[in-house]
Amino acid sequence: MSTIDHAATTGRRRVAVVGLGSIGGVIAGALDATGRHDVTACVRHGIARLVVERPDRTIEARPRILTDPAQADIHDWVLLCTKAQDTASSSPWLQRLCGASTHVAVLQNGMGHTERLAPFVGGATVVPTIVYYNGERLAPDRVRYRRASDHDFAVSDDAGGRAFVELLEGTGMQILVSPEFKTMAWRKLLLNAIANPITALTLQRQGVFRREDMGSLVLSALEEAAAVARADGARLADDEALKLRAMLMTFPPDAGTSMYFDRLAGRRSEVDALTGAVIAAGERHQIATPLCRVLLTLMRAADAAPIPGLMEKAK
Ligand SMILES: NC(=O)C1=CN([C@@H]2O[C@H](COP(=O)(O)OP(=O)(O)OC[C@H]3O[C@@H](n4cnc5c(N)ncnc54)[C@H](OP(=O)(O)O)[C@@H]3O)[C@@H](O)[C@H]2O)C=CC1
Ligand SMILES: CC(C)(CO)C(=O)C(=O)O
Repeated sequence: MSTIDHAATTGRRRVAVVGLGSIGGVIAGALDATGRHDVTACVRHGIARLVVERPDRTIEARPRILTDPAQADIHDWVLLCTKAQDTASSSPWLQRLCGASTHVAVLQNGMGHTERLAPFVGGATVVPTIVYYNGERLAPDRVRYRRASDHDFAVSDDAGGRAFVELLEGTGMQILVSPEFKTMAWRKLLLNAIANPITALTLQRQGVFRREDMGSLVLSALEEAAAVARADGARLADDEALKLRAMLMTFPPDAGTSMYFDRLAGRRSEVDALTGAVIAAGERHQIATPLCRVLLTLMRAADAAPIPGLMEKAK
């Protein structure tokens, strides 16, 4: 019996997680803990085990670890969990892991997952996802999961989205299957385009949004970006910006953002794929985005001059 036949009859899948950081570590641990699948982590530096701290329990997982793409072969599922700008550098993994019947779930913020992945995955099926949970990498082999919303993921209401739901059965992850995926992706991008650079620039976790003087800045920037999203076809409510600002207030104040952690670690941030994507869409639709441009320019300048030792100071 071939691997694919075996998978079809047992539901057991060979799953490769590329990028074992905040988001990849959480999902690799959750999948491995179900015992339903064979989970492989594709990493640049080996680890002996993977610990996931959750509010309800701590998981100690032992996925198979690969450190060299040459060791990899075709898998049923690939979960790409690198930053958007690291997609191309992950291509040696993708090329080895993807065959015609592989599904590649993209666990990245931003829009345009399918177009971003197309050059690297051959005939594999790309499954865009929206990730809502908050992940924090505490050490190379340890991550923290925080629930930040009613759902951990949203996927499109199509065959790929439903296959992803089936893959994650038993993980406890809450997944919304939505016929309004584009609108949901825009809504999430609005949050990331504004909230992520503000936390990274101020070097403060999400508690910074509870400052009184932050409210009008956040609202104006969200309104600006929401106008772009609407012009691009997102079906947003008239008071979407107000709703999103209110949602930000419900996120745990001690949760960081992925961009905040990039700044602490002195890594290049994802600002071009997030805030930059709103500005680019604004240009296509001839909508001015001055506040997003301020955030983008400041973040690019911060990226260009990393400050050593920030991570240690933040501990
Ligand atoms: N953190 C969060 O709460 C959330 C993040 N997201 C999104 O999820 C995506 C992932 O973010 P996050 O997990 O926070 O990022 P992290 O920086 O924590 O993790 C990214 C991982 O990718 C790895 N990586 C980078 N390049 C390669 C490569 N060429 N080959 C193999 N591994 C590679 C890094 O490895 P190394 O350790 O070797 O550098 C790192 O482990 C982003 O798009 C982010 O916006 C979405 C929702 C919430
Ligand atoms: C919504 C938020 C801020 C949750 O962690 C996020 O997506 C990120 O950190 O990139």
